Amino acid sequence: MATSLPTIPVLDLALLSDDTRRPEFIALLRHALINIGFLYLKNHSVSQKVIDRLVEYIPRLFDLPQDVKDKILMANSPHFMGYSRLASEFTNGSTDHREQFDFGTPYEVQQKPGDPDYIKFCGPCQWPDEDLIPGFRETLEDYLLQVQNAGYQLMSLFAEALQLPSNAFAKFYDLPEQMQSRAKERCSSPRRSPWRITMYPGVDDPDMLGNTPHFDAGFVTFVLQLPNPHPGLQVQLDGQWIDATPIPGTFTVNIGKSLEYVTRGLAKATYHRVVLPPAGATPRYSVPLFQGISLNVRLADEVLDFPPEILRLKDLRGDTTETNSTKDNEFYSQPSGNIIFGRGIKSHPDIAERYYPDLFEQYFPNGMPKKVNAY
Ligand SMILES: O=C(O)CCC(=O)C(=O)O
Ligand SMILES: [Fe+2]
Repeated sequence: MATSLPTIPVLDLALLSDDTRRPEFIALLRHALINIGFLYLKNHSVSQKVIDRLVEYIPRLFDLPQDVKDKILMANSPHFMGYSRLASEFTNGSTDHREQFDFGTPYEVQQKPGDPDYIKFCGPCQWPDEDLIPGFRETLEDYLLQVQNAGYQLMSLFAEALQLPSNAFAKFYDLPEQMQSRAKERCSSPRRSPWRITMYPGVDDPDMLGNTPHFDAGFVTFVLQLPNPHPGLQVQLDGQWIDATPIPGTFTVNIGKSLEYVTRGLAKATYHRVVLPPAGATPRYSVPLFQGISLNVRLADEVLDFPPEILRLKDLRGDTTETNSTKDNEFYSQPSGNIIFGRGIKSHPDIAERYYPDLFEQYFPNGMPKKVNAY
């Protein structure tokens, strides 16, 4: 039995242009998908120029005066878009020690009376004043479109790795036929790809966490990690916390619970957390993009079929770390919008209290939770 720690594989998309090496790529992708739940994506299609432009903006964004950031507070958005001050978001009931901006894809879905609450999860973003950070919005939107396209390409490769037709996941995105087609941003059915820019400051308490351990809820998350010499993102594998050290020129990609569910647990959602740099160190910055699926889709109706030899790979998985909720049919028989909207409500009780008082009472019967730290 192997005794070394599992590692997060680096998937080099350049191998796809060489037919003789494609099987090698697909085999490693299958391993990453089934056994690890995390991977680095190298030689992806997102332009390095756009990434460099974005990276340059990020410290400037957080360095904007506090009153400028407060003008676009998330607490003022029923759509959970905007700026969150340090330690104002909850994950699994604990506060996260990070400051963040949440943006989303351009939005055109019109809400109608009688729509379910989760439709309100879609809505316009709050942007900082263009004069104060010129070109930022355009750069981010450009970046987003490119990462979304890289996400569709990866989903079709996931399908191939699991011996599904390459467009098997397209229905979850309301995309026609080929996943490789351009992202249909202004789609008719509601979908939300929250896209977050985070800053994790240095602290002198080594037990304080930037992001409480959690699973992501969606299909796939693309994280752009800015280089930082200190540990940040950590992944739980074989019961141990493994550093997902930033690798320049790559995205760190991870699987969420919804993809795990529709693939009958084959794709593995992996527990992860963020630890903080030491006091006085440069903050850690990251840009996670949670690639959204249609809010109307009921995952329980859409579970995919696999050949038995593929399903068997799940049983051969060495890591028996709990991956919970793959059996949770009741949860997944709801529209996916309900699931992610519920997570939004739990993470942002202030928004719930202000805009969704009935849900606030339901989720927080004892009133506004006190800020608590996990460890
Ligand atoms: O900041 C990161 O690197 C990852 C954050 C994360 O896991 C999340 O926001 O879900
Ligand atoms: Fe996460």
